Amino acid sequence: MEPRVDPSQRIARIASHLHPPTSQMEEISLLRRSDCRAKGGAPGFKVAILGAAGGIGQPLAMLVKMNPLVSLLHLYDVVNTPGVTADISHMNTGAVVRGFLGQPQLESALAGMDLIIIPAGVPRKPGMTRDDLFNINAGIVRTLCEGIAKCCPGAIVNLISNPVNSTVPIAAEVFKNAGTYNPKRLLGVTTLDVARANTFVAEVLGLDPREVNVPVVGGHAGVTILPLLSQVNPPCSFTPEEITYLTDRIQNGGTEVVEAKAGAGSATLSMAYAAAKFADACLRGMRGDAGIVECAYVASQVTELPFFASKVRLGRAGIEEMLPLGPLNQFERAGLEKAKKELAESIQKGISFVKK
Ligand SMILES: NC(=O)C1=CN([C@@H]2O[C@H](COP(=O)(O)OP(=O)(O)OC[C@H]3O[C@@H](n4cnc5c(N)ncnc54)[C@H](O)[C@@H]3O)[C@@H](O)[C@H]2O)C=CC1
Ligand SMILES: O=C([O-])CC(=O)C(=O)O
Repeated sequence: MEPRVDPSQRIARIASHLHPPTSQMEEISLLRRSDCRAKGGAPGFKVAILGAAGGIGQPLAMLVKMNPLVSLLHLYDVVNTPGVTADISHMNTGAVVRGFLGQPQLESALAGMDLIIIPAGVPRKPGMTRDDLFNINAGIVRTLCEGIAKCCPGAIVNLISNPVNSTVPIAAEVFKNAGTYNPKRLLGVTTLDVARANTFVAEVLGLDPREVNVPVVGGHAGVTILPLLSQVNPPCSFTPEEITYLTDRIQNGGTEVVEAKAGAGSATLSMAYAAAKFADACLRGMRGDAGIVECAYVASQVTELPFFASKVRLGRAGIEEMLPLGPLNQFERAGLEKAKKELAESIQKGISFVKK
């Protein structure tokens, strides 16, 4: 017969496992990960979400908690992470979840992470451009990237905070100043532009959106979002009216959501979906899977601009190859010139912010 245990002792024992001191928590999560390896399971990656209590952060945390490649998930924000962490931690999926609240806990949130996803910052309201967010979000991204340079300089960074066309150059400058910059590991997330393009094109063609693939290049704001409708897979053709309609809708998809939400923010659910998909692609690349190709806004030699969104092949170290743009038609070549003009200014604005 089992020895009788005082119920209050049993509860105390359970509570000490639920809220162990940090070092003990570290030990528990390490034990779980080595168990997993011993059984031949997938190696677990450590992922942190910065801005995890926000409109994107919360559903993104849920989706990343469901990713079997993740063994440890750190949720950092300046508000509300205890609640979000408690909530997400009750999902019976493999990843262990830990919450971190406020600047004093930033370094603990970042230490030892493999992948950092950043949706921290303010969203648009109707009438604003993404560039109108620069003044607040530039400083947030700089501070978070300084933390990354100090605590997990080898991590891959997925940057979501707008204006992405400027925040990625800001992150690059911060990492350069810290001597940790590796352009292969810094990726601006433009997956939502591809998701929208696939959805809208599929609607026009009467296809399943999961079977459509539209490359979207350039950047992540207005005319810098350049869908290459001449390269849609499966191959297809459009009337001039369809091209005008689709290009306009893809370039203004974010504004469509901002206006529909009427002051309550911008895309959060579709963005969380897109960010989770992109993070999964990065993790599969890091695991060594072959043939992982995604569009992303990265340091680039594809055009004369220092940053540009285009197809990249992902691998163990981040970006392994930058794919060429491929043949553009006349409409796309004209779009590219417009995109480059605006992008050049946004990139310079980001660089000057850190250099000033
Ligand atoms: N790349 C893309 O395709 C997209 C980018 N975005 C951008 O993502 C950002 C976040 O959007 P939402 O989640 O809707 O905004 P939100 O306001 O709902 O959430 C942002 C979160 O960031 C947190 N935060 C603020 N300062 C912080 C700091 N210093 N450190 C850590 N966390 C901090 C806030 O407390 C909040 O919880 C916005 O800049 C938005 O424009 C949004 C949709 C698509
Ligand atoms: O439009 C916005 O402000 C948010 C965003 O980047 C998008 O939905 O593509």
